[in-house]
This record gives sequence, structure tokens and C-alpha cells, in this order.
Amino acid sequence: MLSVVPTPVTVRAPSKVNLHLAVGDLREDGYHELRTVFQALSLSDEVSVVPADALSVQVRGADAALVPADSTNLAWRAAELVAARAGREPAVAIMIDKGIPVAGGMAGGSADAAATLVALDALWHLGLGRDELDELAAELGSDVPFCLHGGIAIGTGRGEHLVPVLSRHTFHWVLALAKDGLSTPVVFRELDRLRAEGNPRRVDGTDELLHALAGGDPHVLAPLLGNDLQAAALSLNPALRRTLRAGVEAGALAGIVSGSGPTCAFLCADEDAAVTVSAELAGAGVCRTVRVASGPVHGARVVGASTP
Ligand SMILES: C[C@@](CO)(OP(=O)(O)O)[C@H](O)COP(=O)(O)OP(=O)(O)OC[C@H]1O[C@@H](n2ccc(N)nc2=O)[C@H](O)[C@@H]1O
Ligand SMILES: Nc1ncnc2c1ncn2[C@@H]1O[C@H](COP(=O)(O)OP(=O)(O)O)[C@@H](O)[C@H]1O
Repeated sequence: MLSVVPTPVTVRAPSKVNLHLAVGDLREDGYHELRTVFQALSLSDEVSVVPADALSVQVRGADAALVPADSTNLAWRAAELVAARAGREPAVAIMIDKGIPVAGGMAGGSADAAATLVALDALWHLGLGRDELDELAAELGSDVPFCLHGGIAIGTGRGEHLVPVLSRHTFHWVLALAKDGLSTPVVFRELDRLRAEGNPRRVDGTDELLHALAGGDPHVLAPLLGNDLQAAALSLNPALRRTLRAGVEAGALAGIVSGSGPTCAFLCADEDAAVTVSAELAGAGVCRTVRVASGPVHGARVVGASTP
């Protein structure tokens, strides 16, 4: 008798860089009020789901050993959440192909959570609407809604309220991945400590930055990039100063810490410049490895229902 092998559904989800990240006050719920401009980058994860007897997570890729393969994995939590919403058992095997650095400030776990929501919506033919997916995403983490949407967006609240920003231009980046990750809550706490002690400089408004995005000239955009968490990430990992300097010396237009770090993101003039900067940075010995990426790219999206 022929047995039917289930076909996996595969979803690709992007990483992100915060072009602008203004951190406001600490709220009573333990989160900080944010205003941020996200851009989705081509460095991405792929998540495949297939029916199974019980829920499981497997992770592949260079950083796989750093990712929990249990119920603390954000993809696992996303599967439980969609299953509860659909009133069914989360009986799926989840395979994560990791391209996004772990604990790097590039929303890797959030990308996997967003990808799992989209994959299970497709696998189980749930027909969840945008609003429902957004609501589930926001329950999973502050960055998950953006990983669903992709593109460029302004995020407010704890980052989950999104307004899309239209841009017809592609920007080219080099990412310097660090040896060790930084914990997001620890970086926010360090910023609170620095602010209690003194008055670290805060980023300006976003008007000029949004204008520069519309114009598409990376030379205009470069000096407008800013991140309030950068001072905290540098305080916890002072070696990042050297990485930031090396990227600019290698020819990048500007370098910033991505989100809570420690990945450093360098904006380059064009694709050729990004390749040159990445080669120089790789040889400078200031980071674990380098990647070239571009953005904006789309959010979590089905890329295949392939035969295994
Ligand atoms: C800083 C940012 C910038 O985009 O991203 P990363 O650099 O970590 O990727 C985000 O705000 C991170 O979002 P995400 O990683 O989803 O964080 P969550 O799981 O929601 O929160 C983890 C912890 O970070 C702190 N947190 C997060 C968001 C926020 N607006 N204020 C906070 O203080 C809280 O201590 C919270 O418990
Ligand atoms: N699917 C996942 N991918 C990566 N990390 C995950 C995942 N699920 C849970 N984690 C945990 O979340 C932590 C933060 O990871 P990540 O989302 O990559 O970084 P960041 O919050 O800096 O963007 C990791 O150290 C890991 O323990």
C-alpha cells in the first residue's frame, strides 16, 4: 500500500535593523516606550512545518547549538499559540534553518515565531486575517509583528504598533557578527543605569530620516542613523567600538549597533561597496564573521511546499 508522505510548508522570515531607535521611559509592565524605524533585511531564517505525532523543534545552521530546541523556543511558543487559537493539538515538527545571528539584535527568534505563525496558518488552512496574525505576533514578542510585515515601518508602543513606510529604494549593508550575544533585557537595564547616572545623548526625531528613506540616497541616510541602546551595548561590550570604527575605516558610510546588539550594521554606498567593506572587515579581526545584506525585503512569506 502507498503511504502518503506529508509535504512540509516552508516560510522565510527576515532579520531587521533599527535605523532609528528612541527609547523612552520604563513602563509599569517592565517594557520601555519606543519609537523605532525598522528595516527588514535579506539575512533570513527558514522555518518548515510538517504534521507529526507531537510538537518538536529542530535547528540547523552554524549557530544551531545556541538555540533552545524545547518549549522556550519562540517557534514552539508560536505553534502552541496558533494551535490553541485553532482549537487543535500542536502536532507538528518544526525545522528551523538559521541564517540570522542568535542574540544578535537582529530579531532571529522573532523571525522564527513570525514564520511559524504563517506556516501553520497555511498548513492547517486556517485563513487567519492580518489582524489576528498581528495579535498573536504581539503576544509572542515586541519584534514579532514587524517580522510578519517586513519592509520598512515605524514601530511605537513596545515596538509592536506598526505604520508602514513606503520606499522604492534598496539599501546595502554589511553586518559584523560578534562572538557572544547580548541579552535584550540586560541591555535595556544597562541603559536605565546609564541614564540614572548621567545623561547619555538621545537620538533626534525621525522626520529627516524618513525624508532620506524616500529620497533613497544612502549618503543622506547615513548620518541620520541612531540607536539609544548603542551606548548601553557599548558599555557592556566595549570592543564593539573598535568594530564600529573598523567598518567606517573600511569604507562604510556609517555604522550602528543593531537594536540591542552586539551585531554592528554598516550602511554602504552600493552593492559593490558592501562587498569591499565586508572583505576588509573580515580581515580586520574585529568580529566573528561578516555578512552582506540588503533591505527592505518582504516579511514572513511561504516560499515552498516542497516534497521532502
Ligand atoms: C531591542 C529590540 C529593538 O527592535 O530588538 P532586539 O535588538 O532585541 O532584536 C526590541 O525592542 C526587543 O524586542 P524583543 O526581542 O521582541 O523583546 P521582547 O521579547 O518583547 O522583550 C524582552 C525584554 O526586553 C525588554 N524590553 C523589550 C522591548 C521594549 N520595548 N522594552 C523593553 O524593556 C524587557 O525587559 C523585555 O522583557
Ligand atoms: N527560534 C529562536 N532563535 C533564536 N533564539 C531563540 C529562539 N527561540 C528562543 N531563543 C532565545 O532567545 C534569545 C534571543 O535571541 P534572538 O531572538 O536571536 O536575539 P535578539 O533578541 O537579540 O534579536 C536567544 O539567546 C535564545 O536563547
